[in-house]
Amino acid sequence: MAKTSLDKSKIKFLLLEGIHSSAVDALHAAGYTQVELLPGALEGQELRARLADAHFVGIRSRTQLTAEVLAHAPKLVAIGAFCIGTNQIDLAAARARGIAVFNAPYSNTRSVAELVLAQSILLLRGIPEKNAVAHRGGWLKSAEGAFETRGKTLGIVGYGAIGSQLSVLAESLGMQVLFHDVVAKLPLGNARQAASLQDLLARADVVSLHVPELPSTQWMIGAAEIAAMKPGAILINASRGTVVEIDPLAEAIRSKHLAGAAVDVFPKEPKSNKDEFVSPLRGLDNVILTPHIGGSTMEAQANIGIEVAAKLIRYSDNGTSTTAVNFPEVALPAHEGKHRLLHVHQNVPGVLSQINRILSENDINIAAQYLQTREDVGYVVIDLDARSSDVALEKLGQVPGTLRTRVLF
Ligand SMILES: NC(=O)c1ccc[n+]([C@@H]2O[C@H](COP(=O)([O-])OP(=O)(O)OC[C@H]3O[C@@H](n4cnc5c(N)ncnc54)[C@H](O)[C@@H]3O)[C@@H](O)[C@H]2O)c1
Ligand SMILES: O=C(O)CC[C@@H](O)C(=O)O
Repeated sequence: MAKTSLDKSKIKFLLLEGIHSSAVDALHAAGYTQVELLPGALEGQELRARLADAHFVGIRSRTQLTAEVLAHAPKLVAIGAFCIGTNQIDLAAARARGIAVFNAPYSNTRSVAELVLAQSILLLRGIPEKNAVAHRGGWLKSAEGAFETRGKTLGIVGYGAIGSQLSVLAESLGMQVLFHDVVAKLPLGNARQAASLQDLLARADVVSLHVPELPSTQWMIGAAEIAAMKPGAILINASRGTVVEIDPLAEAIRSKHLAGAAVDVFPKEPKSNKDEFVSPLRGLDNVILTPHIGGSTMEAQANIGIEVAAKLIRYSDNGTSTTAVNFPEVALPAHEGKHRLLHVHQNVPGVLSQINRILSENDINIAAQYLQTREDVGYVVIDLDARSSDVALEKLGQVPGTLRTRVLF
């Protein structure tokens, strides 16, 4: 059972993967002075050692926070994913340890949508190939296989934040938008829902993927789906590398069944900028290869830094867990002159009554209380008239199923 009741100056933030300095500035402004910012991802023993005394960790898409890694982070209160995807974190394992996970669901949405739109224009014109040929001293002046985006059909798979933003931008260029999602979605503008993924693949000139990494999206675009695409169509993947099978894609480009592709995410990505990028797509002129930078713009990264830091600060300062992606969501307004206690526990019957009994036996009156549960975990924020004594706190920590207690103020 982890117990935290710390002065802000003792709370350690570990920020990896070159998170934008806006996060550091926000944390400093909120009074957190122990902020370590590292440029790259960590793994193995080094990651475990760094996590040993961290209360908060910030990562992007590369650092893998598995159940095994989290087992080496006894003090960890929350994780900030300074990005949209949270597939690099074992969310259930984090929750079971009482660790809340926050992300930035919208800060890089526009950046990804803009990149996909630009790639659609370039690929429909065959520009990557013409550019590559010119760099080799050739001259490919021809209109053959070059098309305007106007009037072309864009098929968007996954009509969430990025997919729907892309839909609006693409329509403003005169594209017709068709989308496929597993959930019923409001079609924006003149977009139309396809009857099925197969229907979309058969009708789209450009297919762009915007689904999260899930067991159900793993290799959802393989040889059969690529074969089902229109001859001369274009495939764009800026979602996750496990969504598209690369070998059939490379083969479809070589055979000219597909006219081009843009791929930003790969089944295996280099661990750092110093490692070699290996892919069967290398050397194919009409394939735009980008190093997982769909959301990497100065605007997006600065906004992500501010957004996720704010969520971590809120959770650290007053226990508010709203917008957590894996954790019970609680927001209890501050009560003047009261003392706040947080209790995270396994979601089993009787925990709350035991907490309240201990408080009552120690003559501590409850001013306000808010409990939420999510799957296997319960989280209660309690405002007390008197600060919980060490004896009461010790007893609260001994309630069976307790994962973590924190006294905030
Ligand atoms: N390349 C990058 O740098 C970059 C940047 C940001 C996000 N991403 C990736 O893009 C993904 C999408 O981001 P978002 O903000 O739009 O997420 P989102 O959650 O808003 O939207 C995802 C959509 O996909 C749908 N979906 C889920 N499973 C599906 C399936 N099997 N078939 C069809 N639709 C399905 C969901 O219902 C949802 O509408 C993220 O999860 C992340 O992995 C990549
Ligand atoms: O910043 C990154 O590492 C990529 C993030 C991107 O894939 C996301 O999920 O937001």
